[in-house]
Amino acid sequence: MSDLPGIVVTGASGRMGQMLIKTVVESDKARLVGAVEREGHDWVGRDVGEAMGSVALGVTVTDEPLEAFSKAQAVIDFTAPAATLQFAKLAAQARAVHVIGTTGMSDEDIAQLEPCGRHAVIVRAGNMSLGVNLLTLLTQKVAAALDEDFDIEVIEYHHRHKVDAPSGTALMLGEAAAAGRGVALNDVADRGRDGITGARKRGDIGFTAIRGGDIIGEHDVMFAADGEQIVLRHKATDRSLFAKGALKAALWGQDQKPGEYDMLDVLGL
Ligand SMILES: NC(=O)C1=CN([C@@H]2O[C@H](COP(=O)(O)OP(=O)(O)OC[C@H]3O[C@@H](n4cnc5c(N)ncnc54)[C@H](O)[C@@H]3O)[C@@H](O)[C@H]2O)C=CC1
Ligand SMILES: O=C(O)C1=N[C@H](C(=O)O)C[C@H](O)C1
Repeated sequence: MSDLPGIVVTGASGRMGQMLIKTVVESDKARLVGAVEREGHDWVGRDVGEAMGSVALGVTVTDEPLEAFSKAQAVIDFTAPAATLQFAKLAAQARAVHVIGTTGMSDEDIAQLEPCGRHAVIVRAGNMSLGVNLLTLLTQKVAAALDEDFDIEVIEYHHRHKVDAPSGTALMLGEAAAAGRGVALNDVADRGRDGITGARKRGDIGFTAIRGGDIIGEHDVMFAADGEQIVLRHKATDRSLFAKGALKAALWGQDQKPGEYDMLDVLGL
């Protein structure tokens, strides 16, 4: 039995689930000890490597998360808000680090994580990449340096399968811009324009979501004034970026006290 931290991946058959399994299996710092899918999914009961169309990995996909979590040091979870809330309680019960990449969680959902963070480490971020987390700091800095003559617009581009908007990353960038301006995002966010909307309100932070094809994830933060525009951009070209960030968070979490953290904590930014 190896001493390497054991990792469970939830949403094993998903776009990110499969990328996470590959990343954990290829890592020499962790080992895959579990793969969870929802009840009734046709991967349940199968070897996860074979289900992915590759070699057997000796890990059977299960729909019993607590049993899997109790054998693990960390759970990496890129699924859906309702599932993530259930997993947070179970990870806390198992005292396993819970890395949450799931987006589309409401403020009420996020508040429900608080009691879980009293028992276990939670690392949650709408984007696990170094580039995006650095971009949040740049966005905050630029927003703080410019006044409201510069209209702030966040534009995000994703594949046709994405179910939530604005993306978790867009909201992180919006939060950073609002923090730079010293305002609360909820007071200034303009999240959907359609019809006779009236002129843009000074100080608003606008969001636009593009959905199409296989775009992995692109984000622009535009500062538009009369006569000039500044655009800060991040473009993801490979999902492994997010999986590597999530694994880094799972390993970092092993040495932390229970509580809620984000990727800025993990990356030391
Ligand atoms: N934070 C980050 O860096 C990133 C976050 N994401 C987010 O990760 C989430 C998943 O994205 P994708 O993999 O593209 O979606 P997907 O739809 O391909 O995969 C989601 C998986 O979760 C499974 N699932 C749903 N409910 C479940 C339950 N109760 N128990 C077990 N499994 C369950 C589904 O069966 C599916 O396999 C989304 O919220 C997305 O926005 C995606 C990429 C990067
Ligand atoms: O659903 C996705 O694919 C992605 N989701 C995250 C988000 O909502 O920002 C991160 C990344 O952009 C890919």
